[in-house]
Amino acid sequence: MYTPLTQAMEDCQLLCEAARNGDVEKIKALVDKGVDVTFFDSDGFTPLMLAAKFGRNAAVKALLEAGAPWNALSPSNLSAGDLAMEAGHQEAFEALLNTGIQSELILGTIARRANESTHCNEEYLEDRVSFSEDKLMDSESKAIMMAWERPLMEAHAKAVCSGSGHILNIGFGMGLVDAAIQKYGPVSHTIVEAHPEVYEKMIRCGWGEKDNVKIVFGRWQDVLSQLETYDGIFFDTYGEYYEDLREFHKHLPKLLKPGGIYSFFNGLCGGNAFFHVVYCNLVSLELENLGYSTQLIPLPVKDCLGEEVWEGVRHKYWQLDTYYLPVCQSIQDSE
Ligand SMILES: C[S@@+](CC[C@H](N)C(=O)[O-])C[C@H]1O[C@@H](n2cnc3c(N)ncnc32)[C@H](O)[C@@H]1O
Repeated sequence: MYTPLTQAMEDCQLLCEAARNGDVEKIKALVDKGVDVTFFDSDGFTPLMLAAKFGRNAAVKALLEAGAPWNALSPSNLSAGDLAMEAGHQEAFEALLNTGIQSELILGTIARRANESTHCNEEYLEDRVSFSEDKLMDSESKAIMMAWERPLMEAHAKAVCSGSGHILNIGFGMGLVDAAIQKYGPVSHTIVEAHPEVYEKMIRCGWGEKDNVKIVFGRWQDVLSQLETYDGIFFDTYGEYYEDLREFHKHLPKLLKPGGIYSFFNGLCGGNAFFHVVYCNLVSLELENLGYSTQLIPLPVKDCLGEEVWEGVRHKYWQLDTYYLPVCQSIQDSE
């Protein structure tokens, strides 16, 4: 029996075919008819993914204009942007990137207006953590910090200590970045840590006895009045969201000295290459609006990240081959 459902399915298949062939007229006609642009074909691809994969630039734009979701994922966790990026279709990639940035900007604004961003990582801070040689875990076996990040932390320390002087680090974790910062002999080294067990471990390990170290126990949000101004600042917390990072950035003008360097752990959307690019662009744009330039330094991480690294870890928070280390400074200073 031929039902309206069969007709709808056929129309969706036609939309996928038109997207794959870059037939913009057909796409527009089907969209005008009300065909579902969010449809997934039997391989798990949306029309937008097919247009992106085959470099059908005009079709990508027409589908985006029709409201096709830029962030839908295929069964192998690839978005339309990943498919365009992998195949080297620059124009399609840029259209998808712009849509991604715009939509995340708008989403952020809506969330802030609705006051949904007033969450806090209270649950994590009240929960137990466990320490081992190569990782620090929360009670749900999610990794808070892992030893494979050591080279990244050393690179972050090098960046924020380039002018030595007074250094601030938010989030101690395994102390990897702090150990690296100490090697640069800063005049002062302030560490903000909010988890009681991590704080106790810092004390047990003698961090409180170092001449140039000042430990501030508490959430950075709650201890801002105890902070001064710094030549280098590094930010790497856990259980927080992009909104918290964004909130911290608003305090940079008060915390960072003229000529100072700021950096943060850039784990934004570390499970998907295209989403990561979207967020690298978004954070750079938002920092620029605050008066800071961002340089993203590529560091290969593939070699230090074998599958065995993730054994016993519930969430693989980083799956990309390259880490982009942000180095931010006041635009006035960099001119
Ligand atoms: C990813 S670890 C930091 C790792 C560190 N960069 C290193 O080199 O080992 C995050 C740390 O931030 C702490 N933290 C989480 N939320 C915080 C907050 N709001 N203020 C200060 N510290 C926080 C966590 O308890 C944890 O120790």
